[in-house]
This record gives sequence, C-alpha cells and structure tokens, in this order.
Amino acid sequence: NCPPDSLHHLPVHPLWQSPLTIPGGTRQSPINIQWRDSVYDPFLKPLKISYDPATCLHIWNNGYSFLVEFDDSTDRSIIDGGPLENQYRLKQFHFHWGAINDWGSEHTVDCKFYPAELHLVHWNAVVYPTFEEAVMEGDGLAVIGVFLKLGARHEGLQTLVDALPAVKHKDTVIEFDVFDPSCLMPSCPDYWTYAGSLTTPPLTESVTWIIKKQPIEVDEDQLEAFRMLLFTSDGEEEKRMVDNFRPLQPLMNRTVRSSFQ
Ligand SMILES: Cc1c(Cl)c([N+](=O)[O-])nn1CC(=O)Nc1ccc(S(N)(=O)=O)cc1
Ligand SMILES: [Zn+2]
Repeated sequence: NCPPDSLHHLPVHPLWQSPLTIPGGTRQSPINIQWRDSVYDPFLKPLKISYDPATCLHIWNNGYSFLVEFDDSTDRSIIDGGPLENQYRLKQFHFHWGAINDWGSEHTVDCKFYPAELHLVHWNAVVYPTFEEAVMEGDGLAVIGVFLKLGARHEGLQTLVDALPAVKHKDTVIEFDVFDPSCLMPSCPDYWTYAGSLTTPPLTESVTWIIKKQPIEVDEDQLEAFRMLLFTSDGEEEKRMVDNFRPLQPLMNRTVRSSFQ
C-alpha cells in the first residue's frame, strides 16, 4: 500500500471524517493500482462504447459533484465487451477533483494522484429492471474511470465547462441536450479492471471498475472551472467544491487485471 503522504496532509472531505467504512466490506473503492501487481488477462475483450448524444438530458450540481445525466429508458447509450457479460446502459457521468493539481483523482496508479478523474456510470439493464435494483447487486453497475492530467485544453470538455457557471450552487440544474461523452475517452484502448464499490454512500459493492490506462489532457483554466463550483446552496456560506474524492481503500483479496501486456 502507499506510504503516508509526507509532503502534504491530504485533505479529508467532511463526508469522510467519520470512518465511513462498510462493515464487512471486502471490495471497496477507490484503490491504488500497483501496475506491476496487475495481471494481464488475454481473455479480456476490447471495450465497446456506443453513446447517442441525443440521450443527454441535463447537468446537475448535487452538492458533491456535478452530474451529466442521460435518458436511460432505452439501450441507446451503452457499453459492452471488456470484462462485462452483458451490455450496460449509461446513466450519468461526473468528476472528482482536488483544490490543487497535486491530487484529486480517486484511484491512484503506483500511488500517484491525478488532478481529476471522470466516472461514467452504467447499469445492467439486461438483468435488473431499475438502476435502484442494480445498485444493490454485485454485477449491477459498470463505471469507466478516466484520469485527467494537466496539459492541452480539451475542446470537447469545453462545452461542458462553459455550462458550469449555471450550476454553481448545490441543487441547481440546467438543460444540456446534446453531448457525446465518447469525446472524453482517451485514444488508447488499454484498461485495468477490478471488482469494487460506489465511492460515496451507499458505497454498495456493485461496481465492475474499468480504469483507462491513458489519461486525457485538460488545461488549468478547465480545472479551475471545476473548482469554482460550490458544495453549498445559494444563500449559504460559500464552500468551494474541491477535494471531493474518497480516501484509498484496502485491496483485500482482489486482483487487478489488465487488458494489455
Ligand atoms: C444510489 C443511487 C440510486 Cl438508487 C440512484 N437513483 O437514481 O436511483 N442514484 N443513486 C446515487 C448514485 O448513483 N450514487 C453514486 C455514487 C458513487 C458513484 S462513483 N463515484 O462512480 O462510484 C456513482 C454513483
Ligand atoms: Zn465517481
């Protein structure tokens, strides 16, 4: 596991001040991905992603992150293949980020944080009738994690960044009716995968994590746009929405598989 961080004392969001661990949790997320301990699995298939931009509905500041939500009443935006036995429907995507560029991601690679991490949340609508039920099942959800690193401006992300001032406060929503999240995928198909959980309450152990090896690049202004969002509602004392990531969880009896050698 990762040495205690000597340079900075990582911030702990109030949500995590109480030891919010699931009693008997054996597959909690996020985790550190130790590259050399991951095991290449030649039977892992390429991940197939097919999103319909017209299924995009709105952006919502839920007081912990901002979510871009999708119409998941049909199979128009789905992923398939990879480690998955069924196709899974896209419900929403959101991000986790830090107050500064030294940290912000939920997963780490060889104990290295990225400044932010994108999560695309999908559910197994082949087997379960609703998202609510899928959230409670071991094979109910599939979340694609994409690391964000500081670099060139990301043109696809900019349309989303331009809309953020309209959802500055908790519980604000704006219509966002055409967006193709495929533009946020890195070009390299390589990924790690492991059995984990939601990283915020209810922390249910229902997630097949698919973590892309290659980060996408975003620039400082785009990260700053995330940091100007607020955890707080309009009229409350302002608290900047930053450091909304859960502390690393023990790997326990799990192996991280890689789709690449
Ligand atoms: C529990 C639940 C239900 Cl049921 C519904 N619903 O609409 O029916 N919404 N939520 C909330 C939800 O999705 N949380 C969630 C938490 C962490 C993550 S993360 N970071 O990707 O692990 C993804 C999602
Ligand atoms: Zn998340």
